[in-house]
Amino acid sequence: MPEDSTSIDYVMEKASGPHFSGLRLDGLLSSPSKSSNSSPSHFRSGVSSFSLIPDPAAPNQPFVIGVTGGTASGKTTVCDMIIQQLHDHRIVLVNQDSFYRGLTSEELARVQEYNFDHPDAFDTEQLLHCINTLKSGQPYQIPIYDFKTHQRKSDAFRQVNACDVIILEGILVFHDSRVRDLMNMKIFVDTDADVRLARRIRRDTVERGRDVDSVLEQYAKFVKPAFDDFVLPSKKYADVIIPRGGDNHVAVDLIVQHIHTKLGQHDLCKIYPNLFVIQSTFQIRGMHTLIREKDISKHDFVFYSDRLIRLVVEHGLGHLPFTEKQVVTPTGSVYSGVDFCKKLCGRHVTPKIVTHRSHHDIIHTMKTYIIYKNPSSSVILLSFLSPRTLSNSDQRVLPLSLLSLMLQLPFMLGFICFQF
Ligand SMILES: Nc1ncnc2c1ncn2[C@@H]1O[C@H](COP(=O)(O)OP(=O)(O)O)[C@@H](O)[C@H]1O
Ligand SMILES: Nc1ccn([C@@H]2O[C@H](COP(=O)(O)O)[C@@H](O)[C@H]2O)c(=O)n1
Repeated sequence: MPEDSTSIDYVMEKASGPHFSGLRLDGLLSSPSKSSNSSPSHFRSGVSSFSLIPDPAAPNQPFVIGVTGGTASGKTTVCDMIIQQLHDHRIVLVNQDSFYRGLTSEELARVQEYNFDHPDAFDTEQLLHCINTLKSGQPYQIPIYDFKTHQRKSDAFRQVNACDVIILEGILVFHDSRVRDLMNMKIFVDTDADVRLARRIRRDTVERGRDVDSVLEQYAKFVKPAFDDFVLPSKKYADVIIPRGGDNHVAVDLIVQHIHTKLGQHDLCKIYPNLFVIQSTFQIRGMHTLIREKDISKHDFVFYSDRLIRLVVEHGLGHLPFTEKQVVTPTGSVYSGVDFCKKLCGRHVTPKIVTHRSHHDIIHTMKTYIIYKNPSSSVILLSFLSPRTLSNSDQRVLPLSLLSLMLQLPFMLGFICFQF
């Protein structure tokens, strides 16, 4: 080991190489004296218990939200509102309706006697397969159901791809415990029965090719009894009940906030409490998109990288110590604010471009700022590591390679990275 191996420059240099295997455990495990004596306990547990570290090859599991409620309660409307507000995430809406079984010619001939509100009307095995496939990060071809012909289209599907959030919506999505168990959050849309019937008459006559008499007959014979037997009893499984459906903006806002919090909780944050992940926005994703593009000019790459690192620095500064301070404004009033603790200085480790030829041809650029109270006691490390050509599934490598840096810098109190 070189003489200056404890210096910041040395560890930074060592850690800035490409880390395609996630954690670089080689050096860490062979030199326990370095990490076990001085690291906080959560660092130690991360090193000795490898199973705690997520497998970078495994895709992040999407957050699954189930939305149920009676017919025309506003389920689709609520889902649309959630999707609109979660615009900065990849979301897939799966309608249970898509998994209605197509009717046989005998069933079609006596369609007025068919109960579309009974659990047997759906192909639940196929629905389970769909959600499990999407959860594993694979695309799925969802059937397209036609309410006028009571059949699935034989030659068309809706292809849905890997996503951050799956919303599964339908009258009976809470009925089967296997489907329920796939959900991270369960929402019941609770709307007055009279309102629902009025909406259903209007919708079915306008959009689903029915007449008022047939809607009323079907409602009395099947829809209402099935609501009482299957839908209402499933309300007890809900985590959240939304009265008045889409009119309830407060409830939808609260739900969206909760989902944002859950999605922002990166797996690594649960293991490393001093890892801070910056929430993604369209603007941030836009800049990350630009710097990943193969043909971006060097000028633009440096420009957008600089803008991103500035965000990291600003975020990091928010974690440094402040003290209360009052100032007098030009109008003579007193403003109670805060003042940055003195004796902090920043250090910018020169940006470097590390190229590594692998099957992905990945280029990492790393810029690191270390901010410390004085040269002997570092407070926080802000780092920005931008992978130029990481595919979506590779992106988990990134925070893991940052982690290897954390493990090598046990004096560091905080670490900040972007959400990927
Ligand atoms: N808050 C609302 N006010 C007025 N009409 C609504 C409202 N929510 C939904 N609708 C209408 O009611 C019908 C059923 O709503 P939808 O969201 O599709 O319910 P569901 O998915 O539960 O069947 C649609 O025609 C929709 O436009
Ligand atoms: N061929 C079909 C299939 C289903 N229905 C009715 O649709 C209702 C569920 O859809 P919502 O959007 O209202 O949740 C359900 O109550 C079925 O009666 C149908 O009429 N024809």
